[in-house]
Parts: sequence; structure tokens; C-alpha cells
Amino acid sequence: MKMGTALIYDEEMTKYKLLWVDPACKIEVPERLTVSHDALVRNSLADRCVAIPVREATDAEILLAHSEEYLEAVKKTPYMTLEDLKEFTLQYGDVYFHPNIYHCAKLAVGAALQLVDSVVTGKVRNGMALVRPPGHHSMRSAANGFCVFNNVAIAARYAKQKYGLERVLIVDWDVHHGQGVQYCFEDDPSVLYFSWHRYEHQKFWPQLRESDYDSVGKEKGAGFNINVPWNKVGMENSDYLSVFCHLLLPVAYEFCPDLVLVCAGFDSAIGDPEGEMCATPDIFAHLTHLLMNLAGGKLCAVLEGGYNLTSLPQAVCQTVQTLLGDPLPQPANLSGPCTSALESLHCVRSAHRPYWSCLKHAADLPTSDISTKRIKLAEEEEEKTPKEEEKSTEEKVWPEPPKRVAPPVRSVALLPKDVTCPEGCKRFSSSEALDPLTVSKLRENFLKDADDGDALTTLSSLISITEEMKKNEICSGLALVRDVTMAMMCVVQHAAAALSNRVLVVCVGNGKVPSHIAEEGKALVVQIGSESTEEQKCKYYIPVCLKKGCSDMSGFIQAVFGLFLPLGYEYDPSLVLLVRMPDSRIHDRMWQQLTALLQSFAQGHTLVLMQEDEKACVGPTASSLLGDPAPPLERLQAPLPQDMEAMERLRHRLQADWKLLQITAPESG
Ligand SMILES: CC(O)(O)CCCCCNCCCN
Ligand SMILES: [Zn+2]
Repeated sequence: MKMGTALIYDEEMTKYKLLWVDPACKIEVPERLTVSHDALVRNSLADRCVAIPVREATDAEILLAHSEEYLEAVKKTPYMTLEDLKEFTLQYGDVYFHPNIYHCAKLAVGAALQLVDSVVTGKVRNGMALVRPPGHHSMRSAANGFCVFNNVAIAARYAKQKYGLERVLIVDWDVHHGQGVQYCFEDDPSVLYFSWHRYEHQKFWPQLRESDYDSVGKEKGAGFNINVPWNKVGMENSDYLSVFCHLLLPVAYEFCPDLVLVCAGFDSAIGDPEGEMCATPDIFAHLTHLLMNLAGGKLCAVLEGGYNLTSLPQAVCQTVQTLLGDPLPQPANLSGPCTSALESLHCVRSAHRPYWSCLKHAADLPTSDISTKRIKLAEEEEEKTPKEEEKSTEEKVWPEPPKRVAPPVRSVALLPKDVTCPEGCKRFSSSEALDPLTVSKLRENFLKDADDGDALTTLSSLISITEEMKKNEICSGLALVRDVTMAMMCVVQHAAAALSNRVLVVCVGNGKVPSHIAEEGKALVVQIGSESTEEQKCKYYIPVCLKKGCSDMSGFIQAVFGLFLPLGYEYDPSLVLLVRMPDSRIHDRMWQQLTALLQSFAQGHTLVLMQEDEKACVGPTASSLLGDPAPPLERLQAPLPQDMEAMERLRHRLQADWKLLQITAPESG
């Protein structure tokens, strides 16, 4: 049954601020929290969430990540004079204290722990905590970067200790490196820490050598710390999605976490004075969605940074709306990753090749290893002529994120009469008759025997469903049909021609897929099976072959992340047709993961076609279409080398046409 989304917020955490002049800290203002919460209220998102109260963290909880002497020192701050507070602050970097900040810091930790409790005990499915002070820079015995206690690091330790979780994934999409988290877990294989961050070859704050891609973790923790340095500003949606598809998601699925914690900083969004990036707020809807099928959907997002009071609330709303299960917005401006991002991606993948079987086939370090660039560029920096004044981030403009309207009907089912309709789905019966022209075309084009009334009803129903999707009256649908290939042909023909849709067709399993439907680019057909179907005929028909077929989960998931998702994002369809070919032998869990992940596209307009005898798949498919998190895959063993090499060759061949398939910078080949 559909569980809720927790929202944890208390205005007490707005009751501290900078009491003196400090240019480094002036951006960290109480309004960050009020504008974010007000936006959730204004967009009727707050009242769709389960409000969970904050609480103060106990000493014991804070001591999970901090030293006693540090806690004792911070405990004294409420009684300090302004001069004492200034003096006390001097020992730390880029942070300020206030008589009420200790209280707020305890509430920020407590909020994160309340969120963990609500998600892990199943009171809610997922949730977000809007907190300040942030946490990911604070260290065992030091405040740093606006942070006093490390909210997410404490939450990870707390979750393991209280609930015996074995593996926790921390995804830090804040634009700064959460070095405090890295230090906390770098020798700990049970906590995988992933962070991307503005780095500029160590020139950007906090200018740490250990924030570079070659900090992979220590001793037993080797491989469980992943740093993606952004060596240029201006990173866009494509850069973020490429790193998710080609690095974070394959590794995260291999890690198979019991809980996902997000250091949800939104200073990585456009307009932020710290990040100076160009990714639009709607991208956080996609980043959230791509993480929501890990750990059975157990996802806790905890606010870190975000200093542009326009993009911050927009990104917070995009994140919460996705946690609530609403359809995703069409991703904006995917132009392909930039060279600098590809260099970083390439370096991180090769640095982690020894630790993750999904990266075993990553190419070697590029000859021009970017770490050497760190020194060279720093030297060049001096004599560089001053660039013409860039637009300041505050003047940056971007379109309001599109309204994400959930259609009145979430999912329909076209089923034989004897098959019960899954709860939450609406049984589809073609109410209005199709216009006679369409019917006659169906007869002549698709029906083997023109008098096959049932087939005609099925096909005309499928067409009606695609039309109602087009009008956004239905979000998604599933259909049990006698002949999936004929049904697929019919839907593609109609959708492409009549509705000028771009249709992404994902065929799971062997079987002849008439590639002519892909010819003119109105449909992109990807097919995954065990036979190396004839060489790929054109740019829009892409066969993927797995030696052991679709039952091979690790090979399959690599194809999903390395090929299907990047292709889907770039193709940007308005309809996704997921076809389960007869005897595909795909595991239900993998099928549910695929059904869930494909809802990244076309604002969730997914139509699933299955053979009539696959009644058992109706329930699981429906639950994924209804937005229930797909159950976790068990721990994946290594994908077959020959499959990975074949996919590598395919990716290499296609990347000229499909930029999001690139994982290395052009010149490094
Ligand atoms: C949570 C967080 O990662 O957003 C904190 C960022 C601290 C930035 C300190 N330097 C600021 C320099 C001012 N231009
Ligand atoms: Zn930040």
C-alpha cells in the first residue's frame, strides 16, 4: 500500500544568524529555510507530506561522529558574549557561531534521526528534512563551512547501530565536497560515500588534495569513497545525468544499500553564487527518481547548502514532488556532457576500476591525467588575461520548472475479462468507438484475419490509451495481448504518425522486431536479448546482446544504466513502450526496476505490453507503474566480460550519434 513522504521542518532552526561582518559566511541566512518551506506550502506539497516533529539529538547521538571535547566546547557557546563567540569562531574555517546555534544544530541532527526512524520503521516510504546548520563539512573535533554537527554522518551511524543495517549509501549532490563525511567513513566498507563538487584542480574551497578523484577510501574502505571533481564551473543537466548513469547508479546497484541518505545541497543548481553551475532545478527531480528504487525506496534527503533564494526553493520542491511520486518533468537542455566532465568521469571510473565489477572494463587513466593539470593550470592561472566579466550568478535567469500535473488516472489495465484488475489500476474499456478510418486502417494493416473482432478491440483500445496519454488523462498503462509484436507495431505506427510522438520502444527478450518502425527516427527501438540479432541497422534500432539472456541481472542492469537511460534521456520521447517479448526470462525484480526507471521519460507515459499468458506479471508491473518502489535486486555478481566488451563496442560506435553515451573525453579516445 502506498506509504507517505515525511517532511521534517521546524522554524526554530531559522533562529540564528551571522552577528558580525564576515564575507565568507554572509550567504548562510535564515531565509534559506523559510523560502524553501514557504514554497512547499505554496505549491501544496507540504500538506501532502507526513509532518514529523523535530527533536534534539542526545549527547550520545552527537558523539557517534564527534569528540567529547568538541561537544563540550560547543555546549558553552549559548552563554558566550559576542566577543567570546567571535573568538571561539576564529579557530574554525568559514563558519560562525551564535547563542542559539548549538540548539539549532541539535535540532538539525535530531531532524535527520527522526527522518531515519520514520523511513526505516516503514512509517513513511521516504522523506526530506529541511535543516540548518548544514552538516557535511563538520569534522570529529571541528566546525567548518557553516556546519556544526555532521547531520548525515551521524544519521548513517545511527541507522546502522539502531537498526543493524549493513550497508548505507550517502549521495552528496551539494556543490561542495563533504570532507567531514569522507573522513568519517573512509575506512568503512559499510558506508559508500559519493560526492561531486566544484574543485577547479584544487583551487576551489576547501582546496583539499583529498577531494580529488584518487581518494577512493582507505584500507578496508578502499573503493567506498567516490569523489567526482568538477574542474570547471557551468556544469549542466547532461553532466549530472552522465555521472549518475555511467558511475553512481551502476556502483550503487552493485553495492545494494539497505538505506540511501542524500546530502541534499542545492548550491549545485543554476544561480547559486557558490557553485556557479548551470543545472536547472528540475534536474533534482530526476536525480531523486533515479535513487528511489534503491533500498526498496528507503530514501532520506537532508538539506545541506543552497544560497540562491530562487533556485533553492524550486529545487527543494522538485525533490519533494518526486518523493511524493508525481510524474517527472521533461528534462531540459540535454546537450551532452562537456569535455571537462568527461575527463573527470573517466578518471573516477578508472580510479575505481579495481573495486567495482561494473567498472572492470573502464578504460585506463587518460594520458593527460587531469591531476597533473592541477599544478600546470594553477601556474597558468597567474598570467591568464582577466576574462570578460561573466554574468554574475545572481543575474542568471532560467525558466520556472514546468508544472508537474498528475493525470486523473494514474494507470490503466487492458486485460482479458478473467484477469482481475490490480488494486489502484483502472480497467480500460474503450468507451468511445474509434473513428471508422482508424478502424479500417487497423483491419488492413494489422489484422491477419480482418474478422478477428477481439484483436480489433485490443488494438483500438491500445490506440485509445495512447490518445488519452497524449491528453494527459492517463499517466501509464499495461496490456495483456495475444500478439505483442503486432500490438507494438500498431501502437508505434499510430503514435508516431497520428500523434507525432517520439516513441521509445524497449523490447525485452528475443523476437523479430521489424526495424523499419525505427527507420525515420519517429521511434527509437532498443532490444535486449540473448541472440546477437542482425547488426544494428540504423541509428534508431539498437540491439543489445547478453550471452545468458535477460535472466542475467548484472549484465541487464549495466545495459539499463550504460545504454538505455542515456539513450532515453537524449532521445527525450513523449511515449515509452515497454514490450515483454515471449519467454524473455527476465526476473520480476529486474522487470520492476526497468518499469520504474523508464518512468524517467515522457512524464511517466509508459505503456507496457505483455503476452496474454503472463498473468503473473500483471501485479508486479502495476505496482511499479503506480509508483511503488521496485524491490531491491540481490547483490549482483560480476557481469560477463564478453557482454561488457560487446556493450563497450556498441557504446563506442553509437556515441558519435548519442552524446550521453560518452564516458571519456573526445581526444582521449
Ligand atoms: C553546506 C555547504 O557545503 O553548502 C557549505 C559551504 C561552505 C562554503 C564556505 N566558503 C564560502 C566562501 C564564500 N564565497
Ligand atoms: Zn555546499
